[in-house]
Amino acid sequence: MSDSPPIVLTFAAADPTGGAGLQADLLTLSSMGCHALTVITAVTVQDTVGVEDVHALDAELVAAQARAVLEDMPVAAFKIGMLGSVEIIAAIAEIVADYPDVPLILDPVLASGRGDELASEEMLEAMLDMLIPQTTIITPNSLEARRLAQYDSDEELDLTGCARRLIEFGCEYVLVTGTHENTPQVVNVLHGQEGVLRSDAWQRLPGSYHGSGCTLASALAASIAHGLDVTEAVREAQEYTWQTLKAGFRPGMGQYIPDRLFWAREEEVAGDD
Ligand SMILES: Nc1ncnc2c1ncn2[C@@H]1O[C@H](COP(=O)(O)OP(=O)(O)OP(=O)(O)O)[C@@H](O)[C@H]1O
Ligand SMILES: Cc1ncc(CO)c(N)n1
Repeated sequence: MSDSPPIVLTFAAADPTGGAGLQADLLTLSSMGCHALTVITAVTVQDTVGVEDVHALDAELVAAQARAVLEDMPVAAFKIGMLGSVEIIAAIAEIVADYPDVPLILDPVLASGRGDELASEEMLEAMLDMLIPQTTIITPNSLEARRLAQYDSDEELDLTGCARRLIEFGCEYVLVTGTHENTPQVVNVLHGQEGVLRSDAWQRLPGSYHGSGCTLASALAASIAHGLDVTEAVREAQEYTWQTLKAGFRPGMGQYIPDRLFWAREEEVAGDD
């Protein structure tokens, strides 16, 4: 029998396209050599174009899934994606509080690629109050960073100011992604207590990708679960994500889907020669 790989528990919503949410997390974590515990928060009705409906589960059912596996297995990291309701946020906040030494990676899912709202104002406030203070690293895109940091405030902040504000709210690190900024390259910036820790520029790929944010945050959770420190994990996660996007495919009428198993297909091709 072989040793267990590092275990990551993801709280996420199901996406029937297989491109984002729980399915993205499971593929990414497995591809990066981790075992994923998958706690479902909500079921979505969506395709690669947009989200039609979201059905949040009862918070008690979400908590019961998590408690069952946490009593059975040790986890090396928590990853949180789409949450579904304020009650679910409160239930998850209570559970992760029992594991203060386990790193927590928070992907604040506020909207779909098309802009469909995936978190209400009340949920945003609950995330700020209950989850961000327990977060090791949060991975907002620039739009999410502005919405979270300027919540309930008239102040206009630049992205560095937004990251600083999120750190004031209690998380340790903030990785702001620059996909939605009007820049030739995609620039992602990691902020810590001392300021900017690293800034990485990536060739901007044509097209829009379904579940790129889920891939990045899961890859980060996997890298941290493997024992990398946060700055190295951020580099590793971006590299992996960019490769999955480069190998992405467009199976439907909307966004591309990142290929989290790009390396396996490369090996297949090499093996065919
Ligand atoms: N067109 C692109 N070219 C290069 N890198 C990209 C592109 N789109 C996304 N990325 C990379 O993917 C990662 C996650 O992207 P981003 O934060 O924009 O996701 P998101 O807006 O949360 O997406 P989603 O809602 O699909 O999960 C970042 O590392 C970013 O650099
Ligand atoms: C389930 C789910 N989680 C996250 C996102 C954000 O990409 C999505 N579209 N669907």
